[in-house]
Amino acid sequence: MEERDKDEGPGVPDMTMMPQITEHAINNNLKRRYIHDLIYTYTGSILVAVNPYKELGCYNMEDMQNYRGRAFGSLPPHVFALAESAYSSLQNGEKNQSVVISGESGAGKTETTKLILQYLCAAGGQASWAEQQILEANTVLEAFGNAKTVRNDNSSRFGKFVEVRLDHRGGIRGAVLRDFLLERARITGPAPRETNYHVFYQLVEGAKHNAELRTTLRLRDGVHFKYLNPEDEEARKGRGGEQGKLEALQLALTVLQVPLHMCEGLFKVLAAVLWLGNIQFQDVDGERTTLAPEDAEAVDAVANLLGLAPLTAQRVLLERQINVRGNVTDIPLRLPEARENRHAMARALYARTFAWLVRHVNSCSAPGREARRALGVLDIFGFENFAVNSLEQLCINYANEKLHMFFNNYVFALEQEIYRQEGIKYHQIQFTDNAACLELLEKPPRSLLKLLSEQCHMPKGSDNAYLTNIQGEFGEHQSFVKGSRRKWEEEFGVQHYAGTVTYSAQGFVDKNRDTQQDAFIDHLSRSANPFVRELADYVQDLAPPGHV
Ligand SMILES: Nc1ncnc2c1ncn2[C@@H]1O[C@H](COP(=O)(O)OP(=O)(O)OP(=O)(O)O)[C@@H](O)[C@H]1O
Repeated sequence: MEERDKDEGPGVPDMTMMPQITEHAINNNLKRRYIHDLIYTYTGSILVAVNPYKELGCYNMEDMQNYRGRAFGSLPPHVFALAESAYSSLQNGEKNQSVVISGESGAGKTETTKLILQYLCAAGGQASWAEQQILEANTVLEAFGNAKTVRNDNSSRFGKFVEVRLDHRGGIRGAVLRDFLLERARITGPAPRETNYHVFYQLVEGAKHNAELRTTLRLRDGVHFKYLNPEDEEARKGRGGEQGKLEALQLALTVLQVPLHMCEGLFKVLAAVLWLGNIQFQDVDGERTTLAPEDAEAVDAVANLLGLAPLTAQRVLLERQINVRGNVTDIPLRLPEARENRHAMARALYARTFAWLVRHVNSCSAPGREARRALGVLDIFGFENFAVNSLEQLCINYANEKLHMFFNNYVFALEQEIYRQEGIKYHQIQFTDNAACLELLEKPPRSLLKLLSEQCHMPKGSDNAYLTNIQGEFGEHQSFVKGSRRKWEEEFGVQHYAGTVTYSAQGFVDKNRDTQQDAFIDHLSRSANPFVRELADYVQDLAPPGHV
């Protein structure tokens, strides 16, 4: 089959030139090009990229220079041509530019984003400090925000919009980064065959070869820490290659001007997160919980690493504080509550560390006033449909629905409007309109996400009550899939533009609540670790995923 395809030649570089534009013809053309190692193809001004899963050797300095200053379409399709087109439009004084990168998990979005940023940095002329910072920010964000999933060994578990700012001469003056929806559930329990965030493994591996670091961070081998999914052989496969990664991360943090003592504080927080996962707890009488004898080491490590007094650490692990009109009362936690509370502490620490890093990157690569022109690159997670889909997938697919709507409006509706205004004859193009699905997901006052928020505000809110609500409310909605009656108490489906996805409602309410650790955060603000004190101030942009 492949040989026959090869004989057919490498297809056309711009699919608008094809005599017949059908799904089959498009796929066939992309396949023929792919077989010839031609992974890029245009569709008008859109670049379609097929992941080659191998080094193609077409991204070196010479390739960048080839595309520099050349008009879009004058050379074979390439991601550099797209970057050049956006860059030169900006230099010519046109409007600010955006590159939107979309595709399913593993399609190559993050690699494409990196290539675009590399091109912009090279095109900006002499390598500047700002450019180096933009590239190193990627190293840091990848360590903290990427993980191995069943689809991709280096999957980005957050979305990002990088706005590169340029001065009037086209020189890069800095960048502003916005992050979206870091996947928090992964921190305390990667799914089967998946891993936690890369940085944990890099830290454990780095500490293996650095006795001082191992002692300061109280680190052990990876197999010791439950959050690293140590018993999952499949998850471990494909890992490795961590050697030297910690040094690269430390270098990147230095380029980003994170002071050494803050770096140490940050690593201590990561180690504390790992130790939190190892605390087992023990039931006292069904109403109260205590620490198990084997928890002593973990609790001591958590207290020490977070700069808290041991008794304070124990208190926040075993009790919750409620404040009724100024009177603070300690309520003992039951065993499942204590276990969940400890996970929430770990997630809060990590999410705040991530937010701290993003804010730090922004403050140190701040573009300054004369950098008025902006070139944005959007790289968000692609549409997801796994064997089991949860709230994270619902949020990711919601973001993709919004992007799809934007794409439809921009590419089809606006183009057709231009044709109409210019009196050009054309056939009305039919495209999948996803307005109904977006209405189901977000339209106030009642939508899947609004009803979830409502459920979270109820004292006895539960996943079951949420399911009953949405089935009653949306049973007849064209984008809601009730599924088989047998499963009504467990799941629901949504008909997305890219296909129907079944969501398991288990954990929706807890995940969306992601109870804020008020007393814990209050203690952090008085920590002996200066990095931890700064984490206590991070309240912005930390709303749980389903809060819209
Ligand atoms: N242009 C390319 N050349 C060579 N390999 C590539 C290229 N693009 C992607 N890959 C390979 O595919 C892998 C997955 O790509 P990438 O991480 O960019 O996917 P993604 O679309 O960002 O996925 P996710 O949504 O899971 O983050 C990369 O780690 C790399 O091995």
